[in-house]
Amino acid sequence: MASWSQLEAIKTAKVLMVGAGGIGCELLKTLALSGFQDIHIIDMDTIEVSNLNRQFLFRQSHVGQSKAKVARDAVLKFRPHISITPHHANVKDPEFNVDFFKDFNVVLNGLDNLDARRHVNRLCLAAGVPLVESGTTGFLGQVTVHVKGKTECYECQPKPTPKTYPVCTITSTPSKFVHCIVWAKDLLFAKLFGDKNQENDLNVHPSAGTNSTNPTEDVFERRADEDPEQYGRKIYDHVFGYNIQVALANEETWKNRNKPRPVYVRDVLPDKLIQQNGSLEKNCVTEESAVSAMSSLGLKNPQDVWSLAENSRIFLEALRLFIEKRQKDFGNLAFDKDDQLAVEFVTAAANVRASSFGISLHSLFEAKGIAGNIVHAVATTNAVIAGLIVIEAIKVLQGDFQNYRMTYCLEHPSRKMLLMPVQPFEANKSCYVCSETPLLLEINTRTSKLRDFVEKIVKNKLGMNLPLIMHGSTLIFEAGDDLEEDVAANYALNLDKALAELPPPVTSGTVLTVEDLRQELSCNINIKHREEFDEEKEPDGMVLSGWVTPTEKDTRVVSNGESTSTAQLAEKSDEVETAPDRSGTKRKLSEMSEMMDNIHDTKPCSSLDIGDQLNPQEVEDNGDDDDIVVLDESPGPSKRKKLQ
Ligand SMILES: Nc1ncnc2c1ncn2[C@@H]1O[C@H](COP(=O)(O)OP(=O)(O)OP(=O)(O)O)[C@@H](O)[C@H]1O
Ligand SMILES: [Zn+2]
Repeated sequence: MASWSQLEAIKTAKVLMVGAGGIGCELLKTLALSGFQDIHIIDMDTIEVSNLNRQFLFRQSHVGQSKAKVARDAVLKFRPHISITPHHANVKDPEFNVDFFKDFNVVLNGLDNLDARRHVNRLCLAAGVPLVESGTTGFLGQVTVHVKGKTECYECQPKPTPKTYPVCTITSTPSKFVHCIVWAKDLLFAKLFGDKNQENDLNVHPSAGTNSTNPTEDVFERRADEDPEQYGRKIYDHVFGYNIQVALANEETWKNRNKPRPVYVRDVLPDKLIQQNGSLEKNCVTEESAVSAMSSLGLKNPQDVWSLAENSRIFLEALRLFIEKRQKDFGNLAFDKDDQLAVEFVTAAANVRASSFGISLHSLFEAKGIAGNIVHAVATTNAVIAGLIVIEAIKVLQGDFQNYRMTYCLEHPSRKMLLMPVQPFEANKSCYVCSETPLLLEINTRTSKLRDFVEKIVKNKLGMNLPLIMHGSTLIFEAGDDLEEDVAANYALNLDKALAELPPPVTSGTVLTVEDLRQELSCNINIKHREEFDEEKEPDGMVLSGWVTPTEKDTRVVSNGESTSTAQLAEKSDEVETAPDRSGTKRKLSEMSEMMDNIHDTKPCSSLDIGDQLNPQEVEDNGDDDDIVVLDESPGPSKRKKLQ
């Protein structure tokens, strides 16, 4: 039962909820039933059938409608007198600026991606509004509290990137099906259908099988008059046959490994078979969303494991359908687990590769789960997390700072505890987001282009969306749609220049200022020239450092779409306060460690992303050296302090 002062805080609060998905639906219901009266919701999505099993405010008839609006209507049915304002929009839209955020007493996140979370964190800091952050994956989840000047911000600790693999494992020596999936999705699919300008680690040897007189010809380029099926066969033979044959020539690689077997299409599919069964319904499929190689070939059950021949047929048919029906997508297609044809293509390609490497084949259903990194959501975890968000929000509204807790939902109860609350930590003094600490960037200023710096550092690492880069008083780059033509052309020229060739040159000792005005974030980056980088350990060819990261074993709690690092255990005093009931009990750090699942050492490595989400099953699979979970930044000494 809430106290009078709690009820008062609840009644007068204006709350912003970001995300109306699994957590958001639960949260909105709990907020309304707890007495909150003024709630704004931002969600950019529309309702999909796959949401209905857990996002209980939505029904079949709502499919295709705005989540924010339908969630509002559903809750108003049982709480008609409260005010709920829906915004069917991206939280990164300019209308949700610092002034917009300043209007709220607390912001509650129910998001599923790091990018949006970082953006909200920055706006909350700029607006001085407390943030209650949350995430779930399967049975795991957490709620954390971030109040400027009192606790660490969401970005005080670098977040581990999703599960990654050494490039060589993916390109040359796969040993698990997941390696084949990453190859099919991030290399082959990206090479065929994605942005041609992007770097791609697929070994592209000039092919012997192309019948080309030009040995430097790119096999992946399709000639205008080339029959789609012939093109498919050429790609098939190249990547599953010829490339494997070339790789086999290097005896050293296979000394302690099973040799792969080159697979050529003629050995798997006699010509006749393709003609008979390969393109049965060539002209039947008209609607783009209905394009499916499976239905075209009469394969119905996604849980069946296809034979090598069936996978080969799907491969060729899917490629043909892409060429004939989805030509306009070429060049900017990114893999999407909800794109049936893309999943079919990736499943088939991964299976043919798996067959070549003696790895067992998988069904489309399984392959889709791995490729999309799907961890099935658990509705009860979302409900528990939503309840905890409201509890923390009430404390924040009352300024009950001593009782703020970060709460982690464990997968297995330990000592009868499923929830582990810990005290928040104070801000990391070297956090570039909430302090003004400069960063250090080691980079080869002679070879690295401004474009690499913008993409790999400013956008990927620093999470800026619309960056502006200053060298002293000279603006060397600015992103935006509203730039004058000549200015935009000048920036485009700069992007292709090496740092040392820019006007004015960026060399060792230069300090660059990088800003994102929408996020009201600015930081200085000290540039240090370095000639060489380790390709495996420093795949970006540049190293950003400057804020301090935990060295001790880092407890990883997987969150909704991202994995979240929590170094609560890497704490100076070897004691962590927990509060299963509000009074709080003291526990030894060592005891806490035992309770936590998913504890891993972190090692840097060159990496290929497997996706947005981290799969707990895979996290637990640490018997293989190839499976390395990496932190965004290299681990350093922990300076994390518990709040006093
Ligand atoms: N930048 C953003 N702006 C607004 N809403 C966002 C943004 N990023 C994510 N969201 C919303 O956050 C919600 C997250 O919910 P959830 O994790 O349950 O994902 P989902 O898309 O509903 O389900 P699933 O991904 O499991 O199919 C989604 O409704 C999504 O639209
Ligand atoms: Zn911070």
